Amino acid sequence: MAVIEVHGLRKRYGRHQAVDGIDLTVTRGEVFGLLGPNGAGKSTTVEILEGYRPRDGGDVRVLGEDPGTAGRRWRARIGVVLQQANDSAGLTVREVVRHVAGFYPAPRDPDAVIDLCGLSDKADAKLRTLSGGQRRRVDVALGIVGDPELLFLDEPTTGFDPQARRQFWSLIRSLAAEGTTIVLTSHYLDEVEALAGRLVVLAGGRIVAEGTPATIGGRTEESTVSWRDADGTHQVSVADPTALLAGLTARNDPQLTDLRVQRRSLEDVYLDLIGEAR
Ligand SMILES: Nc1ncnc2c1ncn2[C@@H]1O[C@H](COP(=O)(O)OP(=O)(O)OP(=O)(O)O)[C@@H](O)[C@H]1O
Repeated sequence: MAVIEVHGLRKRYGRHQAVDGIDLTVTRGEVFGLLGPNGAGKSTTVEILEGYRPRDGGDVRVLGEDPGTAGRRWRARIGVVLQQANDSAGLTVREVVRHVAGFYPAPRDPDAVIDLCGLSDKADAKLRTLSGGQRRRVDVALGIVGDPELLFLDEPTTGFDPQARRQFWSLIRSLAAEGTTIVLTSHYLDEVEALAGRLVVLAGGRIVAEGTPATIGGRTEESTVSWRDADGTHQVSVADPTALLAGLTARNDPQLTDLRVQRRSLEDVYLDLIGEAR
């Protein structure tokens, strides 16, 4: 079932066409990645889907409704983690999570959410005393406490330490396994690679590539095989490395070392894609 369906989405700010004809379909339980350089149109697109920004053109359906006209019951089915941190600095973590839970008809247990987000030790701490990464975890807690069917995460792990990022990734995976649909905007390519089942790359308000993290931009079309032997270091790019590998290992050359097969990294592919789009 399509949770998000977008056809021909357009948005202009004055003379600047920020979103220039986007088509998207996101199905239930998917983690869908949105990548693109600064100014690509990601936030504009996501804010239109969240119902926070009007569009100029195109058809948009989110959880079966038009976000431009949908009401409070629709909003309660959506969770949002925005880029900017919340500002209830004088409240404790528990107070703010409980408070926000009160806006939803069927929220998750606030203490369980605090625990899930790795904030149990800080439950009674005032927000102003938290570190940047801890504040960001509170944002995530507030985004999921309403038990949303659809969760928008805009650069969720900015400021997280590596361990907190891994904890967050497992939280996202478990939410997705429970059926929550997740739209993830991130500048961390490893994060998108680890979490997203599908992704699009936006540049200049258009989709320049679409696919899975493993195949996008022709990642699997070419591999680089490198090795070392008595003649020095070798590096060959091939479409299918199988025959070359078989040939190399059949040599039984004791001096053959450092044999490696590498696919292009998501970062290489991404930089090419946005470079071509400029
Ligand atoms: N309220 C606004 N008024 C005028 N121009 C805007 C407004 N919001 C965004 N823009 C412009 O629209 C373009 C797309 O912005 P948007 O915030 O959607 O990009 P983004 O992909 O989310 O970027 P980032 O990665 O920096 O968050 C940019 O050129 C931006 O300057």
